[in-house]
Amino acid sequence: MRANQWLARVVFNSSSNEVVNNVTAPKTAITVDGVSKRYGRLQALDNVSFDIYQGEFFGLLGPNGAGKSTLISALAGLLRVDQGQLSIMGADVVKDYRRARQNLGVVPQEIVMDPFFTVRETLEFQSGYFGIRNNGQWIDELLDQLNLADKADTNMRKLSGGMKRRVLIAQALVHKPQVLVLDEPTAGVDVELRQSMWRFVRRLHREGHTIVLTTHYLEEAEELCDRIAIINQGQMIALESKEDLLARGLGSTLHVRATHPIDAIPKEFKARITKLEGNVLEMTLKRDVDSVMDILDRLRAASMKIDFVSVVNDKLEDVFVRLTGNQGDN
Ligand SMILES: Nc1ncnc2c1ncn2[C@@H]1O[C@H](COP(=O)(O)OP(=O)(O)OP(=O)(O)O)[C@@H](O)[C@H]1O
Repeated sequence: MRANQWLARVVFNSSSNEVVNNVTAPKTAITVDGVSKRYGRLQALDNVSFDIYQGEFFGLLGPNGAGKSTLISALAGLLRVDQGQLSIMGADVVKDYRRARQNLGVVPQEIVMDPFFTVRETLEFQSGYFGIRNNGQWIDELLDQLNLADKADTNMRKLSGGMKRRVLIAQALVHKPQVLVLDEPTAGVDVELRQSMWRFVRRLHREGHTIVLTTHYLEEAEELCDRIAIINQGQMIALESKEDLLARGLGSTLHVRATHPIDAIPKEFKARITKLEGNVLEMTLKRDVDSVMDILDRLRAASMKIDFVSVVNDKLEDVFVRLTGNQGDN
């Protein structure tokens, strides 16, 4: 069930013929409350707080070094934070570590595996870590869903990078956790593998799993996530639905090509020109404010002969760059 489906249910009370508004609070899958972490003098996380709700597909975004992996390591109980609490499905990651870990599957960024184990042995070993035995049927299903069935008896060292990533996903799911955290799962994965990986993750989401995704492929986050948090230099700078975040963009970009090199621009447009090269001009359009026709009329009135026009709406990447001030290396 999606988070927004939890928010309000209208119940008809037949005895009084009244419609009762029964507001149900969404159930949290992950709670991050006032979390701070320093590495020496570097403040990697600075008083970060947010909730992720059960059934959400949540995007955790931020430039390199923002603090995402630090937060994920803290959730997985791999590092202690200096301040604050984290819980998974109501279980504190320190005080109730076993229950918290039982509910969490993490697909790590780095591929660290024993090269001498086969794929199946790797998954059996991981199951043992959670005290699970005789789960061959589930392992077979995972291998099948992740197109690894024919590699079950292959040594890990013989797999390609993309295949190893699939094993990491299977590994994260051997104990059937409610919450799945994917830290850069598609880095270095080819298009075909990436698509089938997303088909499987989407299925897990449909079946009710909570999915948390960190990715540098912002178009993936834009396509998959319901809600998105952006961390920058250890601080949360945005936390909202994808739609609200996209609406935070300035709007769109107007591209104009003139028949001759452009020299005269109406004064009122100068501040929002993002590109002016030869006979090409680009400027930002303010959402719900600007009229393209009006702008074109004014450019023509300034003697510009317009040859070609296009308008491109802001993407998540544009909003991300504006919010983080990060050019390219996100
Ligand atoms: N063990 C460590 N010791 C010292 N500094 C660290 C350590 N781990 C991370 N850092 C620093 O903490 C900051 C946050 O790192 P973190 O790996 O959490 O960022 P990230 O958002 O996951 O980045 P990326 O997108 O590059 O994976 C970075 O400046 C990083 O160099």
